[in-house]
Amino acid sequence: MQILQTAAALQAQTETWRREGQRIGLVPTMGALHEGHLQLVRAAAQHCDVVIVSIFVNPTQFNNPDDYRLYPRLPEADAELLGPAGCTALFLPTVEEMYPRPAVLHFDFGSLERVMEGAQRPGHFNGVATVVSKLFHLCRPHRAYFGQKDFQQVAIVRQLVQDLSFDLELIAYPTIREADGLAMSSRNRRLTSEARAVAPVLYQALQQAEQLVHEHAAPDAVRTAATAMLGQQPSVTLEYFEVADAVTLQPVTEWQPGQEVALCLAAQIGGVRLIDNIVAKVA
Ligand SMILES: Nc1ncnc2c1ncn2[C@@H]1O[C@H](COP(=O)(O)OP(=O)(O)OP(=O)(O)O)[C@@H](O)[C@H]1O
Ligand SMILES: CC(C)(CO)[C@@H](O)C(=O)[O-]
Ligand code: BAL
Repeated sequence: MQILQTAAALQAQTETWRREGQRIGLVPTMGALHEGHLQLVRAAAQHCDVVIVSIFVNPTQFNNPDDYRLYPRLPEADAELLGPAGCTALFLPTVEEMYPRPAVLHFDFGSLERVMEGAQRPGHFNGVATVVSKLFHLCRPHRAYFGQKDFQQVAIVRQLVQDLSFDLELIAYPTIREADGLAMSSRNRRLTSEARAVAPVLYQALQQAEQLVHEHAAPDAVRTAATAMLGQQPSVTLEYFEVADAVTLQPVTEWQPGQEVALCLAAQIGGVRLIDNIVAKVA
C-alpha cells in the first residue's frame, strides 16, 4: 500500500490508473478506523481494481471546536489496518494541503440540509460537500463508498453527485454494529466505561420505534416513546429523535402505505455526540 500526502501525487496516480483502465474505488474517512470502515474498504476491493482510502479530519465540517480538537487521530494504527483490508493507496493530507486558502465554497441543499444534522450542526454539510467534492476531483473514482450510519450525509452526497454531474456510482453500505447493537463510530473511543455501558440504549430506542412503525402507531407516538425511553437515562441528552421520510428527509406526520421512513437520532452521552438510524417500511 502506498501513502500519498499531496494532492499533486494523488492526482498523478489517479490519472495513471485511469489511463490504464483501472476501476477506482474511493472510501473517504476521518480515520480512527474500526470494522465499519474496514467493511467499506473490503467491499470496494471486491468491486474495484484499486482502492483509495482518504483519512482527513476535515475542519470545515466541525461546528464545535472541542469536537474537532478531541476527534481521535491514529494515522499509524490506521495505516496498519488498511493494507490487509485491500487498500491500494492511503491519502493522508494536511489541512494546508487540502485548504491552501480558507474554504469559501457555498452549497445549498435546500430542505435536505435544514433538518436533523444540518439543523443541529450549522455549516456541517457545507464542509462535507466541499471536502467530498475535492476528493472526487482528486481521486476520480468509479465508485465511492459511504456508510448508512450517516444517513443524511448519504442523501446530501447523492444530491451533490447529481448537481455537479460527478460520473461515479455512490454505494451506501449498511451500518455495522457492536455485538450489543451500538453502531460502530470513531467517537465511541471517547466514551468512558460508564457511558459505553449506557450507549446501546440508542439502538434499543430505534428498535422499539421500528416495532411501533410496524404496529402502525402514529408518528408522534413513535417520537414520544423513543424520547421517553432515552429520557430514563440521566447520562443521555437527546438532541433529536426524528421520524423522517427516507427520501426527502422531511418529518413524517402521517404514514403512507409502503413508505420508507428513516428513524434517526443524535444524542450526547457523557459529552460525546453519537448518531444512529434504522430504516423501516410502513405496511
Ligand atoms: N458503523 C458503521 N457502519 C458502516 N459505515 C460506517 C460506520 N461508521 C462509519 N461509517 C462510514 O465510514 C465513513 C467514514 O466515517 P467517519 O470516518 O466519520 O467514521 P465514524 O465512525 O462515522 O466516525 P464519527 O461518527 O465518530 O465521525 C462514512 O461514510 C461513515 O458513514
Ligand atoms: C465523508 C467524510 C469523510 C467527509 O469528511 C466524513 O463526513 C465522514 O467521515 O463521514
Ligand atoms: N461521520 C460523520 C462526520 C462528522 O461527524 O463530522
